[in-house]
Amino acid sequence: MAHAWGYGPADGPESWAESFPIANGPRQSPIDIVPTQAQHDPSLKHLKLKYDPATTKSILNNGHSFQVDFVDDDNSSTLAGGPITGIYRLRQFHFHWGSSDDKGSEHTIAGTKFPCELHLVHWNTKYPNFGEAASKPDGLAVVGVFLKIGAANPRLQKVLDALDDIKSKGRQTTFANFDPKTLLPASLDYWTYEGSLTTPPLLESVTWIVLKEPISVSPAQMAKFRSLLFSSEGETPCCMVDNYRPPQPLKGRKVRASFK
Ligand SMILES: CCc1c(F)c(F)c(S(N)(=O)=O)c(F)c1F
Ligand SMILES: [Zn+2]
Repeated sequence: MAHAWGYGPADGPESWAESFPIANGPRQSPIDIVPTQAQHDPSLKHLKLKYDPATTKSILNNGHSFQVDFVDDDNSSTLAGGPITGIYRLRQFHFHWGSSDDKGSEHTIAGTKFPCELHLVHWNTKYPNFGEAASKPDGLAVVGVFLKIGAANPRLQKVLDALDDIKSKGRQTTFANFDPKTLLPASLDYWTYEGSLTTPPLLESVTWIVLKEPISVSPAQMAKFRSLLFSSEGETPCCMVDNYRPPQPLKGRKVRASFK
C-alpha cells in the first residue's frame, strides 16, 4: 500500500519518519542557510544551464504541488558545472508555498522564510534513468530559487495561467515551449550542500544548489498558487498551501558559497 503522506496535522512532516525513517537521516533537506557560516569555495564552477523549450511536456497537479515535466530522453535540457561532475538532465520543476506571505519556502536564510520556492530537478546521466539516479548519493541536483513579494513576474505568469486546468489532484494538461531559464534571477551565485528530497521518499541523493538572488512574485500571483487543491475532484476541497518541509538538522554538513 502506498505510504499516504501530506502536509496536514495528521500526515505532515512531523509524522513522515513513521513510514520513511530516513527522515531522521544524516543529510536531510531543507536546511537553514546561514550566510556568515557558509565558506566561499573558489574551486566551485559557474552553473551551466542549457534548457531547450521544445522539451517541455506537461503540467500536473500531483496532490502535493504542481510540476512542469520535461522530455528527458536526451541531453537537450541539462545542468552542468557548479558543484557537480558530469551532465544532469532536467526532469521537472515545481514549487512550495505558504498560506500567507510570511512562510512557504523550504530553505531559509538565517531564519528568513520566503513566500515561495522553485525547485528545478535534474538527474545524473551516469545513471540510466531518473528512478535509478534518485537512489544514488550523487544522483540528483536541484536548483532552488526563492520568490520574494514584489512586482508581478511576467515570466512566471505563463505557468500560473495553466493552473486553472489542473486545480485538483491528478489533473494534467499539455504544456509546451517553456524556457525555465526565464525563471532564473540575473545572478547565478549560489550556496551548495549535500542533501535529500524534501518530500517522501526523502532519498539522500540531492546536491542542492540554492541561488542567492530571489525572483519576484506579486501578491495576486501568490493567490494563484493558493487556488490549487490538494484534493481530487469530488473530494472535500482542501486548499494546496503550506506544502513545505521545515529546515532539518545540519548534522555537521558544510554549506559552500560560490561567491565572496
Ligand atoms: C520524487 C520527485 C521529487 C519530488 F517530489 C520533490 F519534492 C523533490 S524536491 N522538493 O526535493 O526538489 C525532488 F527533487 C524530486 F525529485
Ligand atoms: Zn521541491
